[in-house]
Amino acid sequence: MGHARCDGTTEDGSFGRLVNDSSHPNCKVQCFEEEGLPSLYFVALRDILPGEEVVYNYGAGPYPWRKKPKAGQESANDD
Ligand SMILES: C[S@@+](CC[C@H](N)C(=O)[O-])C[C@H]1O[C@@H](n2cnc3c(N)ncnc32)[C@H](O)[C@@H]1O
Repeated sequence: MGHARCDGTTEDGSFGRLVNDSSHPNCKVQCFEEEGLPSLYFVALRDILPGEEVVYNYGAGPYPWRKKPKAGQESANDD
């Protein structure tokens, strides 16, 4: 399957749209064809512990939350 884009604006009852970005991901997104349609799945890259946040790498940014905090700022995060 080649490159595909996904419309994340339609609510489908799944939790995939709640997964945050991280440069230290514990899963990746993979596209499989299911009944002739592309379906996105989160595939674990390692064991994920109970209570641990599931995160994947959104890919090339820029994303504001990846900015390093400037000296004296505490709210920004690097992940
Ligand atoms: C697919 S949604 C992820 C779920 C979202 N956090 C929520 O509660 O609905 C993508 C949005 O989540 C936020 N987000 C994703 N990863 C983040 C991170 N590492 N730090 C802060 N915000 C993040 C951004 O606002 C982004 O536009």
